[in-house]
Amino acid sequence: MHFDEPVDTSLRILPLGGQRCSAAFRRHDNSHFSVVCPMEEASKLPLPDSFLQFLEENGLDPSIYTATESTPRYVRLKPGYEARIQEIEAEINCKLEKVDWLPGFYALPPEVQIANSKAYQEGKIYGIDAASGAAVSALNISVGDHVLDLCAAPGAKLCMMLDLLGDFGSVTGVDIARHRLAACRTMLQKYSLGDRCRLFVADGTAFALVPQRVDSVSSSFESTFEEKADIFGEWTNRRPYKERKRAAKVREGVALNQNPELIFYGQHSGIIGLSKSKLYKTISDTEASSSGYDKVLVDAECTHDGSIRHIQKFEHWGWKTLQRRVLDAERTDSLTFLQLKLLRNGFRLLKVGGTLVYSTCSLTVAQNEDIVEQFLSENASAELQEINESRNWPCKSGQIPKTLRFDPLTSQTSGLFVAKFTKLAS
Ligand SMILES: C[S@@+](CC[C@H](N)C(=O)[O-])C[C@H]1O[C@@H](n2cnc3c(N)ncnc32)[C@H](O)[C@@H]1O
Repeated sequence: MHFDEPVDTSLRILPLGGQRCSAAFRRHDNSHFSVVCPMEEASKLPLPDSFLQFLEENGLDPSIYTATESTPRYVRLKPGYEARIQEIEAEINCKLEKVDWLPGFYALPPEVQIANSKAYQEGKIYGIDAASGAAVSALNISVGDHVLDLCAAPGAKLCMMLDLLGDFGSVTGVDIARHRLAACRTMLQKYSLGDRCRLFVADGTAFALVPQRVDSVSSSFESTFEEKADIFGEWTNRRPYKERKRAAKVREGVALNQNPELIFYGQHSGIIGLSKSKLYKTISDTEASSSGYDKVLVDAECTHDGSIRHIQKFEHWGWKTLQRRVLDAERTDSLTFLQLKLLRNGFRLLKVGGTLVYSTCSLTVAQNEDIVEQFLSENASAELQEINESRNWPCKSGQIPKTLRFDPLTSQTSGLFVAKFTKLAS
C-alpha cells in the first residue's frame, strides 16, 4: 500500500469492534493532520454484511463510514455574495464555517437542510461537497478556457466551472441520462450560469464535438441576414407542442441518435450563428489535439461507495438494491470498462498541453488506480501531473504517486479519487 501511514502508532485506527477510532495522518506533502471519528463501532453500522464484505474484498477500511455523524454538509457561495454572509446565515438559520483550504466553500452541520431557505431558493448558495470542489479546482480553470464535462449531471461541478470561467470561453456538459441533464439545465437557469454553456445528451464514450472558438465561427458572424434567419430556424423548434411530444416519445424507444442532442445553449456558447452541419462536423484525432478542449473533467459513473450519504439512501431503498447496483461483480466489471472508455474519449478531445481530471466517488482501486494505470500504459502522450493546488487539502495519496484520495474519516468530506493528466505533443 502506498497510502500515507498513520504517523503515531498510539493513534492508529483500532480494529473493528474497538471503542473509538482516532488517527493522525501524514499528508501527501509530509505535513501532519489528525482526525478523530465518532465512537461508534464499525460493526454496529447499519450496513449489511455483504457491503462490509465488498469493502473487505476491495481493501477498504469500513471505519470510514463511522464518520457519518460528523461529516459536514458543504455549500459554495455564488461569487459576489461574500459581503452578504451574515444575511445568508440568517436565511438558513445557521452559521457558515469557512473551509480554509477551498475558496468559496462553507461547512454546515450535516443535519441542516437548506432547500427551503431563501438563500438557496434565490441562488446565493449551492450544495456541493468540498471534495467535488477540489476535483474542479484541480482543473485550474482560467478565464477563456474551453471546458468539457463528460459526465455532467446533475451539475454541481458544472456550476462551479462556469463560476470560475468568467466572461470568456465556454463549458460543454455531456451526459447520457436526459432526465438528469434536464435537471442540470434547471440548475444553470436558477443560478444564471448558462450564458457560456451548452448541454448535450450523448454517450461520453463517443462524443466528438470540439468547442466553438470565436475565430472558427467568425465566418458565421459575417453571414447575410437571410443566412442568419435560416440558421436560427434550424435551431428553433417551431413544431407544435403535440408534434414535439410525439417525437420525444419516439426518441425514448430508440438508441441515442448519431448526433448528440443539444438541449441547452447560452448566448455565448458558440452555437448561435452556427449551422448544424458545422456543429456536427466530424473531426480527426489530430484536429482534436489542436482544437480540442483546454480542460476536461471525466467525473465517471461509478459504484458511489465513497459517498456516505449515497450509501445511507439504501437503508430506505433496500439493501437488495445496493447488492444489485453496487456489489454485483458483473456491474463493477462493466463500470470499469465504461470508466476506461470515458477517460480515453475525454483525453482524445483534450488539446495538447491541456489538463484532464479523472475522478470517481468510489474508493475501490479497480475503479481508480487500475484505470489510471491501464490508461497510462496505452497512451504515450498522457502524463500524470502533480496536483499543485492540493498543498493544504486534507487528503491522502492514492496508491499511485500524484493521485489523491479523499475519504470521510480523514477529509471530513465525501469519498473521492482524483487524478490529473496532461497531453504531451506526440
Ligand atoms: C458521478 S455522476 C456525475 C456527477 C456530476 N459530475 C456532478 O458533479 O453533478 C456520473 C454521471 O455519468 C453519467 N453517465 C453514465 N454513463 C455515461 C456515458 N456513457 N456517457 C456520458 N455520461 C454517462 C450518469 O448519467 C451520471 O449522471
